[in-house]
Formats: sequence, structure tokens, C-alpha cells
Amino acid sequence: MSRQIYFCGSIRGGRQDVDLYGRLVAALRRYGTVLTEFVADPNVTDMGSNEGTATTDREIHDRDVRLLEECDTIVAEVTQPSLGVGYEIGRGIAMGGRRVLCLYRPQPDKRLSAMIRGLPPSKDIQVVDYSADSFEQVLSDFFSAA
Ligand SMILES: O=c1[nH]c(=O)n([C@H]2C[C@H](O)[C@@H](COP(=O)(O)O)O2)cc1CO
Repeated sequence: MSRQIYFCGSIRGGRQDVDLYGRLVAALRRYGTVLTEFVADPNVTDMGSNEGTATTDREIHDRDVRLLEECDTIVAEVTQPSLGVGYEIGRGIAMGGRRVLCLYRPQPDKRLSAMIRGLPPSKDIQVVDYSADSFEQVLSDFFSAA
């Protein structure tokens, strides 16, 4: 069976990076099935326009926890801070058995949360600094280490 990839990106935390999310999701499709393509949908706004099957916040939460249970790999773009993304990463790690790649674009005057940067690194849990032009190599390195 192909890899089941849960992609996380900010929605209500701000949609500044939605185009990059689209490029990441397109690249991730080469490595497996992306369960959360709606995160990269430019029609989904921070004020909550509907993104498919779930309409209420409870439905969104329950569907996403179910998808987290189904996935074997979590890839999170963590540059734009998002409560939901932080929750998904923590909950996914607590489930155990999932590989996790957090992607961060360093910027002046900002620091990534210690609760993400401080994750104990391993082959299966990585927090990587990257740029919008360099993610292909980062993804290739992460998935080839599986
Ligand atoms: O409408 C939604 N649909 C949805 O799937 N999410 C999930 C997936 C994203 O990786 C993450 C974004 O969280 P937040 O909205 O707090 O930035 O939460 C979050 C929302 C809105 O909070």
C-alpha cells in the first residue's frame, strides 16, 4: 500500500503560504497519497469557507483526527504559526508509529516554537529549515531515509 501522508498547514492561523502548500502537496503526491489536499485549496480561507466533507468545527476536528489515525507520515509546514497544526503534530506523535517532517522557513525577528524545534530528532522525526526553492531535496532525503 502506498504511503498515507497527512499534510498540515495553517488555515485559520493565516493563509499567506497557501500557494507554497499547493506546491508541497503536488510534490508529496510523488511519495504517496495526500489525505489532506484541502489544506492547500486556495478557496479555503482563514475565516473558514468550507473545504469539502466537513462543515462544522466538530466535523472538521473528528475527520482530521480520523485521518491522522489513518496516516503513516505527517508533513507539516510550520512557518505560519497555527494552533491546529501544532495540535496535529502533537497528537500525531502521541499516537506513535508515524514519521513526522516539519518544514520551517527561517525569517528575521521570528523563532520557531521550542515545542517544535525542540522535538528530539531522529530518522523518523525531523524539523528542517528550508526555502521555498529547496524543498524537493528535503523531501527526497526524508523519504529515502524511511
Ligand atoms: O477548516 C479547517 N480544516 C482543517 O482541516 N483544519 C486542520 C488542517 C490544518 O492542518 C490545520 C490548520 O489549523 P488552523 O485553522 O488552526 O490554522 O487544522 C483546520 C481548519 C480550520 O481551523
